[in-house]
Amino acid sequence: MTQQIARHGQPLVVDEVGMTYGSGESAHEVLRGLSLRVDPGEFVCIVGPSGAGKTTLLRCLSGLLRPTAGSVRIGEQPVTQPLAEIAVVFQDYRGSLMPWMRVRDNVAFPLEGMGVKKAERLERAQQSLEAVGLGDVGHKYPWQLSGGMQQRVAIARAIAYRSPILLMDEPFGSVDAQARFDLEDLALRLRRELDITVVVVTHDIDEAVYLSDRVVVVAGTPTSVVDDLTIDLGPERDQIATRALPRFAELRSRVLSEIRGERSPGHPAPDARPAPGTGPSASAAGAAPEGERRAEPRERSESTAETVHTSA
Ligand SMILES: Nc1ncnc2c1ncn2[C@@H]1O[C@H](COP(=O)(O)OP(=O)(O)OP(=O)(O)O)[C@@H](O)[C@H]1O
Repeated sequence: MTQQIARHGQPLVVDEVGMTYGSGESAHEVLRGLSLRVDPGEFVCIVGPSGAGKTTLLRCLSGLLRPTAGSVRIGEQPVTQPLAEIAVVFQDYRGSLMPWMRVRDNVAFPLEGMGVKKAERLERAQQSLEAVGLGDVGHKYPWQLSGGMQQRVAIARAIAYRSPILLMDEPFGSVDAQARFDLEDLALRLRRELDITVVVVTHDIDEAVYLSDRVVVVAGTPTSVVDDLTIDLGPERDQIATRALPRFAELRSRVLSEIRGERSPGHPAPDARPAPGTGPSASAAGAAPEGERRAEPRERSESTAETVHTSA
């Protein structure tokens, strides 16, 4: 790894965020009173039922969407538009890579808009591709690569910004199981080697527990934080050994039952860590009424991973 990123040193703070799409009779309140904090260098996954508003939240975190209530900040700096401090990776690499551009140019191109000179753009692109294990494919086109490799290119493009915060929305959902495991381990390695803060939105509970220092569970109607759970599995993770730990099973069961509404947010488990700003009112807002947002756990076809799908 040749690239090193200075840690930003400021937390990402989500303070009582609310988001309502539309207005009047067609208003749809998706998020209400949602608060959380991600400290520099943390790896945090946000999990919740399908349709709960995870992508909406991530778009608010990235500055792509202005919340209708509350605020998002890096330290004291409001995030009201996309910032150089925050890079984003979306799920659909097919839609985000430009097929007519070589891989190297796909990674380098966005840096042009940041005023980075050509020689440095190409150097950063090569470094970033090396960081994701694709140092020798810069001359190829995206469509000449596998799905997993294309998503690595999307990650390389994000880290080429050298942003201290990396946000990823269901980043590994479009690839097969083996590629997914490899990408998960890549994300862990990048966090460690680049010393960045990583926030991943996923509906895959096993993935969240495997990757995270903390799992933030969001649920309810409207959606809020129902748990902020420290993942005490140690800094080193291994796809086989970590997932076989009894503690791993305990943590995934807890998250699953919270998403399914089986654990009342008003009665958290003893080791629950309340999110900043999530007082009793926020918890009440996050309570999933019986029968609502009831998730249907679905087996990941190639593994025993628990995924959650439900209609909003
Ligand atoms: N631009 C928009 N305008 C109106 N409603 C929207 C818009 N974007 C999302 N929604 C609605 O907000 C709700 C939350 O959507 P969102 O995509 O954020 O959820 P999600 O948890 O990411 O879902 P999934 O897990 O299925 O990807 C849904 O009911 C969706 O229809």
